[in-house]
Amino acid sequence: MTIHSEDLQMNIYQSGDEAAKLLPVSFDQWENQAKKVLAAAPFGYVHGAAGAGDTERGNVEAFQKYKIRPRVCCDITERDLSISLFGNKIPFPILLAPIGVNTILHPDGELAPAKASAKLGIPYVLSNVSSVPLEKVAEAMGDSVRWFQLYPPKDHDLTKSFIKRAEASGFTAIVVTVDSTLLGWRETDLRNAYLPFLTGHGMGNYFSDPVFCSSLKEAPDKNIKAAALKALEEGNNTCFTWRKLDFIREQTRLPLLIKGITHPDDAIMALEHGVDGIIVSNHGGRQLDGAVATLDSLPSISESIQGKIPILMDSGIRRGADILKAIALGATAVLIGRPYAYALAVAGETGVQEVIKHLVAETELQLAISGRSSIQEVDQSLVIKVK
Ligand SMILES: Cc1cc2nc3c(=O)[nH]c(=O)nc-3n(C[C@H](O)[C@H](O)[C@H](O)COP(=O)(O)O)c2cc1C
Ligand SMILES: CCCCCCC(=O)C(=O)O
Repeated sequence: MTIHSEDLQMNIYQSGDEAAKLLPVSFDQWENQAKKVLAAAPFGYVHGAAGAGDTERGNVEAFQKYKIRPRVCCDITERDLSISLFGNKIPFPILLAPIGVNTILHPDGELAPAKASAKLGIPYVLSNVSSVPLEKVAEAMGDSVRWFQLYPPKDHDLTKSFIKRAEASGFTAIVVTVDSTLLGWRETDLRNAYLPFLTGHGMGNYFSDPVFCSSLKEAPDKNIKAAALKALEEGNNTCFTWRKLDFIREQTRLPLLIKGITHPDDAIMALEHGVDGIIVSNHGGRQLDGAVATLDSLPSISESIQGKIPILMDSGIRRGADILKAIALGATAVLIGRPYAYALAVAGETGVQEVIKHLVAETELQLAISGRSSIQEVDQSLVIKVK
């Protein structure tokens, strides 16, 4: 999809009295509207963070330490935001992050962001804990680029089964999330006594898996809670080590990415263990409280990887300026999390498309006004650290 940022901007300016009826423009507006349409517990599940919320706040605040230093008198008539990732040309340096349990947000569940990303031409990273099974998501996406995120199960046969199913359904990369072998201390969810998996949300891939189902005493629909507890037990893989990552590496020839890296030494370990890409992430501050912001982690990780494999980044991206700062500090692309989750709750597939279109338009205008015509021209010289 081509997004004409100035046309998009002009259409909104010219909407006159209709403007109030349009979908939100800013992240804050999407968040406020999601709060209105969702019940307190599902809203709290998305909005919440671990502990005191230090990591989540820090992710967002970190962007203020860097300021864009524009160049002027550059020809910015033509602009190009496209990047190349694992052999695919992607129109914008944006992916949809894996976000599970989408049926708590919208009845279409993961089908809505999957279709939106297919229309936009950006990769969709489907969560292991999606409510809709991966085969159905693949069917809705045609040939569009999709990656599968894995919470590495304890059971090796279940691991193999998830990977084989993803390969058979046309997913073109596997993302192993390593920051969540235990669920963080999430006070909002604890106060609401809310864990959506226990009522079957987010269980699409487990409840449809032959290996998983054969490990149960009775079919998942006979005892949803027991089956969900078993799935969570598989995910609570507290003995997951680099050796287990090797096992996953041996199971697939697809590009393998590791998600949840914030330490440069772990980035080097991941490279040595054969990953093809690193996702610098702290899970949007939902796991470890008081942790380093991902933007602050990027420079040292970029330094240690030396361009050998792509580095992607998420956590705290809310605006076009954030995207440019992340790219300036070493990211090839960013993943968007909560912004699209809120948009999904407010307006389903249309909402997801809209929030991404606005982010793209803002990024493109920011790029141009800072004196660059291509995302390839963005490097450290774009920003200065001010505090
Ligand atoms: C409601 C919710 C569910 C999530 N589920 C997953 C998941 O299933 N797998 C995963 O790797 N990350 C998951 N994440 C983390 C996101 O992939 C991403 O790292 C994070 O949302 C980025 O931070 P941001 O929300 O501040 O943009 C989830 C995040 C949220 C908000
Ligand atoms: C063991 C799987 C827990 C997944 C929790 C989903 C998620 O990533 C999040 O809520 O954050």
